[in-house]
Amino acid sequence: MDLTQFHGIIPAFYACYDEQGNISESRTAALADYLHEKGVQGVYVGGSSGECIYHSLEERKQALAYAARALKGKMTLIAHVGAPSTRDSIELARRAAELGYDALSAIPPIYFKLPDSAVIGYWTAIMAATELPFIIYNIPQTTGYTLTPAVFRQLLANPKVIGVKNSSMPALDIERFKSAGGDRVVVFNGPDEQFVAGRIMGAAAGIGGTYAAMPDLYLQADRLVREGRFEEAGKLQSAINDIIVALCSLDGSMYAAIKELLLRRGVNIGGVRAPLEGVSSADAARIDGIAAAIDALVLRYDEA
Ligand SMILES: CC(=O)N[C@@H]([C@@H](O)[C@H](O)[C@H](O)CO)[C@@H](O)CC(=O)C(=O)O
Repeated sequence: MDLTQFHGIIPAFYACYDEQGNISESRTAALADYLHEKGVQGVYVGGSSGECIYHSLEERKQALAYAARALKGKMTLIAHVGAPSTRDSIELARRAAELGYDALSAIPPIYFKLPDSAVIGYWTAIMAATELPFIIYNIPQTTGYTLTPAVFRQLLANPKVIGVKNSSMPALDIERFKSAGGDRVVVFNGPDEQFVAGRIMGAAAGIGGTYAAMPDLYLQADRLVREGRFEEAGKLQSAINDIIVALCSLDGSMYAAIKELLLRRGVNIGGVRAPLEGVSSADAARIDGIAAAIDALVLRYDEA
């Protein structure tokens, strides 16, 4: 398999709602067009940033279908199918395969603290459900389950495993997974705040929740790393982190802020689903400032 199709900048796709808060096909298409025009390499649909945890199974299938209809054949499509039960994950996996996704991915099962054997059994059952390659999703800060290199090595016995999306904070984890998997795996950087570090430590790609807010900047950071211009890449990362910190310091949730920001770019994908909190009136002016800061950076790095 040509793993280069999974390299590069892969925004975590957001939940796109209509005015009533239902998943919207036309708004999904609007976000898809925006990202396609920006030139990102793929999208990760139905993950944390896709608010999957607040969707019914039918809504998750809708979100997968709408994104695939808008983007199939235009970029790499990864479907997140993690759910509390193996049964639901298998149903989502089969749907993603029918829709033409390029790969599946899943968090470990959440709520009960399960032993490694149960988690391995869960991921293995998803892999057995379709012919698609599989990307393990390690995000201990939200799931409570930490993927170890030893468990990763065990999972590598299954040829369907082609990578790991690593959202734990230590860049060392990225290096350890890459060291365990070598050329047969792609490690995806998860924490956007250390995209550059992750790339240098072994990630060939990034999947991130703030990429769609500033795709040009991540594409630039990726280019700088590819060209070995690490000092410049580090400076850009620092500027990106100022934006992320600002986005996370508002009254509303980060996703609400990013959706408000996208609205200022002409992309209306609605708000966020409760219990996530929407933006406050005080946030509006701050989001104007964040949008202006992103524009200034894009301009500066376009000229660089
Ligand atoms: C904990 C968390 O949500 N991590 C995000 C990051 O992209 C995160 O939004 C970003 O680093 C800002 O903190 C991703 O790793 C996961 C993600 O975007 C997704 O699955 O949708």
